[in-house]
Amino acid sequence: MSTFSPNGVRQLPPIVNEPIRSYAPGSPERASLQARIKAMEGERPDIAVVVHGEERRSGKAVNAVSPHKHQHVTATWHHATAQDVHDAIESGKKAYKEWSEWTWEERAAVFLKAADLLAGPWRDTINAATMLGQSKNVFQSEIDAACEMTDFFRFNVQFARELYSEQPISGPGMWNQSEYRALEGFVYAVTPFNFTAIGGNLAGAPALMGNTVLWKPAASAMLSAWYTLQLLHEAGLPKGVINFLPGDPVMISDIALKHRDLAGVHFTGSTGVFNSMWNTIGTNMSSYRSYPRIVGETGGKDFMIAHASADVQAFAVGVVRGAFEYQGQKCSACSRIYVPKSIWPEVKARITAMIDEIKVGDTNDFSNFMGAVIDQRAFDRISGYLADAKQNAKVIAGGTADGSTGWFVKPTLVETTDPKYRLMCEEIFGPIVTAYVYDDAKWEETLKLVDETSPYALTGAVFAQDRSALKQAHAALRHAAGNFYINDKCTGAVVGQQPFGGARASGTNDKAGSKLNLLRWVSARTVKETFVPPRDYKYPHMG
Ligand SMILES: NC(=O)c1ccc[n+]([C@@H]2O[C@H](COP(=O)([O-])OP(=O)(O)OC[C@H]3O[C@@H](n4cnc5c(N)ncnc54)[C@H](O)[C@@H]3O)[C@@H](O)[C@H]2O)c1
Ligand SMILES: N[C@@H](CCC=O)C(=O)O
Repeated sequence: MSTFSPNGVRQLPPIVNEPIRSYAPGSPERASLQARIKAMEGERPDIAVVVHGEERRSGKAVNAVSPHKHQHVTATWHHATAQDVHDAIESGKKAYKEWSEWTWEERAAVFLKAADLLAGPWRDTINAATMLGQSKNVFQSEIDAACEMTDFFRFNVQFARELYSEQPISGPGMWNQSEYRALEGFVYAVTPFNFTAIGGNLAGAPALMGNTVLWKPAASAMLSAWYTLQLLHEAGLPKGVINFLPGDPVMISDIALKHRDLAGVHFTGSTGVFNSMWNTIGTNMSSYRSYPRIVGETGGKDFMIAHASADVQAFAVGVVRGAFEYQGQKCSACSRIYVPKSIWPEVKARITAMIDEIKVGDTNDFSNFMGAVIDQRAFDRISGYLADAKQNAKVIAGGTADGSTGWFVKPTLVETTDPKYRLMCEEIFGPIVTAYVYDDAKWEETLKLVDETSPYALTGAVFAQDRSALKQAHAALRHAAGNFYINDKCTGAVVGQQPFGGARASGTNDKAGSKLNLLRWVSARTVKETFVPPRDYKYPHMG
């Protein structure tokens, strides 16, 4: 039961975006992080399944490695058993009784504390885990693991407060109230490898709203997920609120998705996996206690289009950052570009010059712009696209890959004359961007092409100085992207500033880091109290 007085609506401490540290040569934060990376390189945590606070090690263990140095083992982790999954569901049920009845301020305090721990004493650890385990360079790790996760924890508290304060009007003689209850049952959070912050948010957001969560982390982000869980426990998250289930996604999902108490799915990952989860839920529809809330943010084939009036240098820089940062492994990564003939030679020359300069390598070397792609499977898939481009299109720059010490792929620019070429349509999730050059006079036709080329609708950008061209793009691409950028790259959404998510095959567009997302994790109860109830059944018209 509540330990705080339920009286009064509390003000929150100021909620602002966590400032990004520079890690410039000579800075204290750089020295501190480098020391932590060095120490963690010598550690090898034995990552457990965690059920009701109890660490369980099945013995079926797998090594996690550094993508940029794949001989280097960063951790071992144990597979959950079917019994662990069943026990986790029971544990969640037990924890729910108290947790869902804590006041929102009590739950909020856990996440605000987690945010302050992450921004402070835990920052180096979570950054080092993300750099070593997911091959992010220091800046990419800082904006994700440190800042974005801190922002999710803080801003979600602010959004929850706004949501709880939304109340209906009351007529004379009555009081109407909305009570935002946690869902009945558990939420199943399945998280991707590419953003440490998404792991924390997919498990954390439903928990903040009073739910209990089964968290199935991605195999290739196990190290950062493990430390995120430790951080939340240090912040005071009670046992069983988030149970941690590394392991076989098919086995775990089979149990979780078919369970009567499945109250929701919070997923981020590929479209195919999300579709298969939705199908499983659909075929089990009659067995659930309530209709499960299904939230999934999925793939993208993100575009950048330049108008003839575009600032060429700004566009070229936007493409290079948008396409190659974190090795193109952002769902928002720029993957297809549309450039008018008149400026293509200049755009091509500038992008090529930047590609030639980009350093790819170990993330311990802070001068590298790119690390390695996540694993052998990704390396093979991306290499397949490179081979296809060499045969069926023109590789302008980059085009090579070397998996001998780390899974390194050079940033690559491809040019095609076929706007429906597969590299213009399919999500690659690697550092390849394909250009289609259009006739300057065909601006409107090209906007239509952008809209119709891929099944996804996640992010997109238009570059133009001409206002009417921007206006046309804004209208023609209304449904082509859930996050639309004007004269900016198509990546880098910030919590509280650009709520994130797309529609069509890119997901349910419930906007991570916004009130819309939190709304999915509550079930509202309306309570009407009548102060002086009628004592006669007849109405005045009856005479
Ligand atoms: N829209 C967004 O906000 C967003 C953000 C990040 C990543 N993504 C997308 O995520 C993908 C890359 O991440 P990924 O490689 O980790 O994706 P993925 O789909 O391979 O894996 C995501 C999660 O699903 C689990 N999984 C895999 N197979 C499963 C199955 N059959 N049943 C249930 N769970 C299963 C994985 O273990 C992992 O935890 C890309 O498609 C990217 O666009 C989207
Ligand atoms: N929110 C991130 C992308 C997350 C998906 O991978 C961005 O806007 O770049």
